[in-house]
Amino acid sequence: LDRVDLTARIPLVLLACGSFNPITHQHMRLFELARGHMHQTGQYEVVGGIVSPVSDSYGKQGLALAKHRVTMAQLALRTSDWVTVDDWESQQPDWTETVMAMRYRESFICKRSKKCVDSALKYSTMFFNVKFQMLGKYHLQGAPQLKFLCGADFLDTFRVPGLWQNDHVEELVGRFGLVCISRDLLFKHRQNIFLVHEWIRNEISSTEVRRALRRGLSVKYLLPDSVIEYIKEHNLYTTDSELKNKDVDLRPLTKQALSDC
Ligand SMILES: Nc1ncnc2c1ncn2[C@@H]1O[C@H](COP(=O)(O)OP(=O)(O)OP(=O)(O)O)[C@@H](O)[C@H]1O
Ligand SMILES: O=C(O)c1ccc[n+]([C@@H]2O[C@H](COP(=O)([O-])O)[C@@H](O)[C@H]2O)c1
Repeated sequence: LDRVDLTARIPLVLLACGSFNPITHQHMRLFELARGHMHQTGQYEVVGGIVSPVSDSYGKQGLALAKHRVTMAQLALRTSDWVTVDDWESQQPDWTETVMAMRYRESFICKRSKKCVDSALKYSTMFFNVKFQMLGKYHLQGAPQLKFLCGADFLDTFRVPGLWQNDHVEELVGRFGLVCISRDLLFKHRQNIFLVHEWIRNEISSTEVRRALRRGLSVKYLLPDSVIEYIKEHNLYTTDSELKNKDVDLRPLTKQALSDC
């Protein structure tokens, strides 16, 4: 890092939306993989990472209350000095489109960056209220960019009929850009998608973690111990909790259907 000219780099914030039900080590790995990759491009300096758990009204089966999902993410990310949890999306009364969550964060960054444009340390601490890396000694140019971080399975959801609005996919991929942890991909906006090679395959899935918990199997080393303790303490994932939102349509589908009328 010392040998590269950091003044030429674009400061970057990565935002991941999802259920995080519960957060796993793999969710946290996505950020580490993405940061390493973006640094290697020589173009970007990742100054912050944000986990944005979806709101309760998303309607996904087995979705634990947002207050628990947010707390688990906070517990898990205590060990990260650059990724934090943003509960704004989770606190909205209705489900929020991902593009809206990105726009909200972007406007926040823009507003603050007008006041202070001199160092990555300030960006990190003052603009996003996120934890920061030890970047104070490096002076970066310009306001930070925001990109959407996701796993490859997330991209498959773009093809589910009625789930996403086309202009939202266009904006997310075309204007913001994706950092996608994937093995292969072909896409119209590939110049704006940073594909990060998953050099160690890790199939940890929150769904499988919940299934294991219902069966009384150990999930140690799949999640941080602090999250496992929290789940036990609040008895979060049971046969009953998995029935929550069963046969309920996802809010993006009903919302889209309404706007089509
Ligand atoms: N094992 C994994 N490998 C790569 N990316 C992942 C993995 N697990 C989750 N992700 C990514 O993490 C983000 C948040 O995931 P989210 O919590 O919404 O779903 P999930 O982990 O697939 O959970 P569930 O099993 O409950 O559907 C998404 O971008 C998803 O693609
Ligand atoms: O913005 C949209 O139109 C949209 C449509 C479907 C899903 N999403 C988001 O994608 C994420 C999917 O999470 P999950 O757990 O269902 O994989 C979650 O954050 C949703 O808000 C967003």
